[in-house]
Amino acid sequence: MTVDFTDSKQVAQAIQYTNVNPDLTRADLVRHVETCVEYGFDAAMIAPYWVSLAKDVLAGTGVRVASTLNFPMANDTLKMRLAALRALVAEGVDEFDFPPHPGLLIGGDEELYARDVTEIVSVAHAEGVKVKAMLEFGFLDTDELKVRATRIAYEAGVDWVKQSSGWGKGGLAATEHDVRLLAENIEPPCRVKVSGKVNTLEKMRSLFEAGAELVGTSSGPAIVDGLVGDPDAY
Ligand SMILES: O=C[C@H](O)COP(=O)(O)O
Repeated sequence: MTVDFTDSKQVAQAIQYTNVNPDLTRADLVRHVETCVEYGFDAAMIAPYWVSLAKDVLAGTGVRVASTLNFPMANDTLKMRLAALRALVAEGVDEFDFPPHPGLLIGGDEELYARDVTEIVSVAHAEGVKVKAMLEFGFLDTDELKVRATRIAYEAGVDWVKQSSGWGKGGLAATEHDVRLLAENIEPPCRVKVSGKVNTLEKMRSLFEAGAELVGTSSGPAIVDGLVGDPDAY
């Protein structure tokens, strides 16, 4: 998707407005999803706990509900993750972001790494739900590892690759380099989502020029309003 950055509606459509903080209250959650409707964001990205409530509040608005699986760490077993995925689907989620296990890739257990991603994609797609792989580049020391993570996720059929959740080790701020690396190692229909301290329209634009087509950010309204979001929001 090419975004016209002078058109605030198009900018909003490329934003998944995120708040996955554990201290979010019911009132905060409702305010968050109502803000998504007000701005016309692509999705409200929220914790699994709130998916069902968000679905109710967003019914008929066209704003989708996105959530997370095994977030922010990737330490659950595959069985645990698949059970959680089915539960998330039962709550009504439209799509979710999950981290493949970086330690498997770093330690050379590439087959296990790929198997987990493939299984998760296959169950999600059978349920009609889109999948984004958060590759947590902060844990991967070399571009070679980052490329392998990207290629494996792409070959497993994920809908989106993303360089970081914005929470993992060292992966807090999105860079054009990492976005370009993702974009160069996938083909449509797989696309690039970016996350991590994307808190101004200018930052978003430069990351989209590098190849991103969607952003997960806690600064959605600030970006659209032309303000500077809080760099320490999380
Ligand atoms: O979308 C994922 C992150 O939690 C975004 O947080 P941030 O925009 O405050 O870096």
